[in-house]
Amino acid sequence: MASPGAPDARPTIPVSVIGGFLGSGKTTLMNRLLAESPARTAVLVNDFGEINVDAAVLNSGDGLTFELANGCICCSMADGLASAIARAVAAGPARILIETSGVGEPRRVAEYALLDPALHLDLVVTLADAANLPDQLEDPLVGDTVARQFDGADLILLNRVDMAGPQARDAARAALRRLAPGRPVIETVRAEIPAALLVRDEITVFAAAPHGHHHAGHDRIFHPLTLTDPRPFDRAALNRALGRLPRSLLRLKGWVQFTDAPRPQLLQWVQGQWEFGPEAADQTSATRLMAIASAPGLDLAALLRGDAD
Ligand SMILES: Nc1nc2c(ncn2[C@@H]2O[C@H](COP(=O)(O)OP(=O)(O)OP(=O)(O)O)[C@@H](O)[C@H]2O)c(=O)[nH]1
Repeated sequence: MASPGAPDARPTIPVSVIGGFLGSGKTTLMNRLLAESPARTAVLVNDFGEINVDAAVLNSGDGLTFELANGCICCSMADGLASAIARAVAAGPARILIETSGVGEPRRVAEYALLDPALHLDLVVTLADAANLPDQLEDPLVGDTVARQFDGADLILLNRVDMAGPQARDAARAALRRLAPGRPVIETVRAEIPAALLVRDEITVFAAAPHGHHHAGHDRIFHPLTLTDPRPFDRAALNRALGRLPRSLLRLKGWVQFTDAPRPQLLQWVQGQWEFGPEAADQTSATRLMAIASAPGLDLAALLRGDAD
């Protein structure tokens, strides 16, 4: 029983940070955790671009989603993170999940988050795309950013293993052994993992020192693009265009208005593989897409319209 006048020793709120490169499955994991967790979970999401697709795709349900749009929370959005955390804490959640942008450094985000004395760190989880990790690491532009995302991760999910052939999978496993020696790696499809495993006590946690200096200048390497267009797309023509997008396009997502559907449909494109999801919940009948490229000057409209016009 608490004695009257005892100091206020309120328990701190556990925070977990979910990171990983563009399209690796972060939002998929967040949705899995939200679906399985009975606790009141506050969710902070950060998209690198003007359209925060992830906030719309997350099924947090109870209004505890806090968006951090248009930046990278590990660098330029540090102030935005502090104020979003303060708003989340004020809502009195049982825990907080932070999804970093696909170019963010999860351990660094965790360090910023822990500046708030109301929080304690639960886990830093980094997802890797089994089909694309080796190529991403070898890419002279993005490789360094991808490698740094494993710094200080408590747990790594090697996701999208269904999309990776045996060779790619082996190469991804070898890369993770090199980048994060001794760290637990779980191989997953659609980030399917029991939520109980994502609690600190359940796994062996290795404290890894992050790299000495921060890789500044994401804004020079990653170029966000948006396309808002009221003209509907022909489905077959768009599918053809999606199949021949350049390698420098790293990620494309948002809603596409087709000629044969009343409402725009969710498009998720990750390095040459894509799928369509549910229709948009709002009434806007226009295409709204955001993309990230590792080369400047791409014309998203021209790439997607291609032979359609
Ligand atoms: N085939 C396959 N698709 C997956 C898997 N995991 C996620 N996806 C799909 O890949 C796409 C990207 O997944 P997201 O969870 O949005 O990835 P993300 O890391 O949040 O992406 P960004 O936030 O844009 O960086 C979506 O269409 C997912 O449904 C997987 O293991 N296998």
